[in-house]
Amino acid sequence: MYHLTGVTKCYRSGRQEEDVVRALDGVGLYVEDGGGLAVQGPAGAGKSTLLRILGGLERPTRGSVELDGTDLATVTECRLARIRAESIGTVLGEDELAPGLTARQNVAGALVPLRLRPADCWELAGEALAEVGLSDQQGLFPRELDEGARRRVALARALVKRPTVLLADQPTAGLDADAREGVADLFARLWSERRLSCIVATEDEALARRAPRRATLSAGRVTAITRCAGRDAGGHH
Ligand SMILES: Nc1ncnc2c1ncn2[C@@H]1O[C@H](COP(=O)(O)OP(=O)(O)OP(=O)(O)O)[C@@H](O)[C@H]1O
Repeated sequence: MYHLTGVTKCYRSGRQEEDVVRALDGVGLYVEDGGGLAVQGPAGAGKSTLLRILGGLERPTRGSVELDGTDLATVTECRLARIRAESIGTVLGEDELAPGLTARQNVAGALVPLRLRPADCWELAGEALAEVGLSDQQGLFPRELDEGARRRVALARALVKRPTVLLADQPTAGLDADAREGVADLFARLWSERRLSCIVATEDEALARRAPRRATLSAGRVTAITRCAGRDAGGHH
């Protein structure tokens, strides 16, 4: 699945050439097929940057980001766009639901780049919404859903294309306790039953605890990787 070596990402932080912030600093990481990961660390540690790089939305300044043998750091833009469309589901908070479309229309719309038959898109959207527990709300518009349900629609939109990996940035942030638990339950199911490789950046301990493995980031470096005890991690590394 993912194999990262020496991933460094620098951003310009001021006007001068030498004003740079090193958001990631030599990150090495291995995530096997079906292996889930919670990425933890304080604000500014580099979690969101790491997810954008894993998602092929940004390229590292240095290092390689292999996804199933293809280095996302160096593939052509065209190939990268295809990998993103087919294999990587993301909920990175950058794209809101379309307010004028129902939940099911929002989810079906995510399949447009894959050029499936409209009837198949509609069918798959219904299945994805069932998977996130929203079958009975699929005809509602985003404003008619509560925040927890909107987050789950966004997850359904990322899951509908059956990606090989799902990346989510702070999926429970700002939710009330019930909604947080609903989203955490969903990830627990994706991790342990579906064996989907979900990589989640989170400061939510209750969510992180349910991941098969956790990585701690601090100032752009991975400082610890731990296997979560207790839960059904199924021998995954
Ligand atoms: N596009 C950018 N331009 C300049 N600096 C950036 C950019 N994106 C991130 N940074 C900087 O890189 C560092 C890591 O940011 P990042 O958002 O990845 O951390 P984070 O762990 O996700 O934190 P948070 O939880 O606050 O989002 C921070 O110092 C941030 O200011």
